[in-house]
Amino acid sequence: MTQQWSAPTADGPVHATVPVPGSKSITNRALVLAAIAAGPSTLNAPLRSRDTLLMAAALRSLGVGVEDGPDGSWSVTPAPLRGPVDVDCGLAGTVMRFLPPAAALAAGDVRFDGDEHARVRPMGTILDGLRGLGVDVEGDALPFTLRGKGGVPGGEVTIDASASSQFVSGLLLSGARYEGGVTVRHVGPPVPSLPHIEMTVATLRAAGVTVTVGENVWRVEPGPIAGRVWDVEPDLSNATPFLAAAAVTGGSVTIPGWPAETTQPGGAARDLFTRLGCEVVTDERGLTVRGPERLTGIDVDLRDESELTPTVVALAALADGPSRIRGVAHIRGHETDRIAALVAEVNRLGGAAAETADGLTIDPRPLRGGQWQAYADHRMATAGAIIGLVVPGVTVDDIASTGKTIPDFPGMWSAMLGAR
Ligand SMILES: O=C(O)C1=C[C@@H](OP(=O)(O)O)[C@@H](O)[C@H](O)C1
Ligand SMILES: C=C(OP(=O)(O)O)C(=O)O
Repeated sequence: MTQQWSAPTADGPVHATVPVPGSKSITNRALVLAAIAAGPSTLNAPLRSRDTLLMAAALRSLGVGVEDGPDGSWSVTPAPLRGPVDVDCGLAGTVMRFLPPAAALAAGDVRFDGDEHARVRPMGTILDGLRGLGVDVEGDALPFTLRGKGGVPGGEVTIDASASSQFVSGLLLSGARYEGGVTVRHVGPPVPSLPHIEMTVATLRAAGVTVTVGENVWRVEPGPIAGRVWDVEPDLSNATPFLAAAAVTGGSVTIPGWPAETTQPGGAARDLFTRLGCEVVTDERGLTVRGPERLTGIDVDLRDESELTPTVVALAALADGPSRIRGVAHIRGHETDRIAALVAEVNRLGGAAAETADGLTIDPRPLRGGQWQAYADHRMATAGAIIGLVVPGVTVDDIASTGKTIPDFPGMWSAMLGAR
């Protein structure tokens, strides 16, 4: 169901403190590890949005206990996984790539499907990887079926993970439960979103798993995964549209609880907002961005933090100088072809954006109101909201798509604007 949304225009500089919900990436890693751990786990401050609710629902249907705590926590009680089960992945890369390697441990069939847009997201690499580890898989994209035998031999696989780091993360996350563990070797153009693989390695190590990392090769030793308490950090990528509100209006926005150290690629926001001309300060209140009089353009390689591309493009479209985003060819396989979508939507509002082989260019032009299409993509929708703050008359065709990773984006956005 889509929902037309008139993006509110800011009537002055936005000044607000905006607590953001938990990290999608950390929540879904912790859920998978907790489900196949040797003992119970608790997730404190997990994200509860479409992507993580789908993961929790899928694990429950496989036999795992995932219970709501009174404080918003999740208590996870592992159990032997069993089919037959139907899993709805929605549009979540973390469900369609992280769950099959775990579900391969199940006794019985597990059938995966998802949204229309999910059916065109790249899956063949990880499904071939699973075949190479001894898993019986029918299909090469959603929908597909795993014929689970209650265990996985494991071993070594060579894959081309240039289309998504999630292929590597997915295989590593469950590898400790495979008889021979898992070794994943990457051969091909550079793997994108490397901080997300570092997050996977750090998460596994925190659960007592032995992981060794070499040049384009990762090894997970077989052994038990410890149950534990996971404290989920705020989602720093989802913080960026709110920080952008300060950047485009010359205001100041603070995100409380910004971690001093993180493997989230959103940690790069500090550097990116500085390069766009903002002042960025971290103190006991959190991370604060103060917007300048005029934003400067940016020439940047976003391969490592590619999920920030829609926010950066929204900012670049409002900047004084030209911008170029490089290193993100693979985001054509994200929730939508984000390069094509961003170029089309910026240009629809009168901008001057153009596709390149691995990203896009944006030249400064005054923008006008009009419809911004989200293509069912949460980050396309939030990019439209950013532009709408300073360009009157922007409507976003599917604001509900933000529910993928933010439970109430429109409410948070109005609260931020009301906080002046
Ligand atoms: O592992 C993860 O949690 C993610 C990895 C990245 O995927 P890609 O490597 O496909 O970019 C990122 O863009 C996505 O939002 C989340
Ligand atoms: C690429 C993204 O999501 P997914 O986890 O579905 O790949 C994203 O959130 O920007």
